[in-house]
Amino acid sequence: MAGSGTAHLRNGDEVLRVENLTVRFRAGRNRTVHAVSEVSFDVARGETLGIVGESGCGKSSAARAIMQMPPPTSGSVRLNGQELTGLRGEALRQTRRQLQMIFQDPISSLNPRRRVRDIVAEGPRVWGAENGAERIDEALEAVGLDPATAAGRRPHEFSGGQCQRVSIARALVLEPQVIICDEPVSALDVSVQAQILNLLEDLKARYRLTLVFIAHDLAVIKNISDRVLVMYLGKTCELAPAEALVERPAHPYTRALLSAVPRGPLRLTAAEEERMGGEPPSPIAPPSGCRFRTRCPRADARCATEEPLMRPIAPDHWVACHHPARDPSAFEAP
Ligand SMILES: Nc1ncnc2c1ncn2[C@@H]1O[C@H](COP(=O)(O)OP(=O)(O)OP(=O)(O)O)[C@@H](O)[C@H]1O
Repeated sequence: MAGSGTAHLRNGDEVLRVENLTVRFRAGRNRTVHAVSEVSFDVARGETLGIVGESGCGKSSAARAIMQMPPPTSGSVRLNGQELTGLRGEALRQTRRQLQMIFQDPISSLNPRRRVRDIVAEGPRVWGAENGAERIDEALEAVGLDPATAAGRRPHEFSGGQCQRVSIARALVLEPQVIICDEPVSALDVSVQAQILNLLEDLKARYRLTLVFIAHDLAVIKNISDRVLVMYLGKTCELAPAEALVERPAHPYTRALLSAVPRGPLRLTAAEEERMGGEPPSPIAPPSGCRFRTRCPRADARCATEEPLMRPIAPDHWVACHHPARDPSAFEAP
């Protein structure tokens, strides 16, 4: 099956470059889950790339495949030009230090039996880093926790937001280049969400971090991301600077996601709503051609037979759709 293409990849000094990432799972006899299918993107140093899509579209599978936990079924993941997919053992471990992940559920992602100091110290100990104690204090302070009172406690003594701060300190202490944040605020109260998002933005600027920020909610993604990649049923639909994506969504699926943003700029027509409601098809038997066609108000016969490739409709704005919302002829492709 043809992928969504790689024409949208830039050729610069990207820190992370993911090409044709594919993750498939066996699901019983002769059944395969097509969780991620030939997804490509790059992330420049200091950039935040948001990845958005509804539950089950393959965001976490893609994140774990980038981390090589486990490696993807196929495709390439390069960190500073180094291919990660073939690395094993010590070589992979050394490289992983540069690439850290923060998970959705902060409480269950922390070992309940260990004290915060030991949780944050685990990485530096494994990697043989020097100045362990100083680094841990610095990391805890950076995430807004007082080392004197926090370091000796265990995760259950903290709120969800504080546990997420500990997770962030655990990642930060290794001085990674890239942090993959997989739904880092979805399990938190709305009031705490904003605090964690602000913290991530501060840390990004202070330590010149590169972030991949995954969420199902475009309202969260649009404020924190420089560019946003939209995924549907394991495929890439659209990639654009956050502002352009919100103001000029081209893919019908992006329009659907935007219409769900409270007080957002876009409401679907009744016809769109009727067609796009309901559940996505199973990733065990994804539709032919464009995967969104079974819910798409614009779909025609071509969409069933020909998979749309990513193509530019404005500078830095790419869409994989045969019938994008804006008239592509108004823009001259580079
Ligand atoms: N280990 C596994 N074995 C079989 N199927 C899996 C496995 N992990 C994920 N899947 C399936 O792969 C698809 C993508 O799942 P994934 O968790 O990556 O999506 P997601 O967008 O991150 O969703 P969520 O936000 O709900 O976690 C889903 O259909 C899921 O059921």
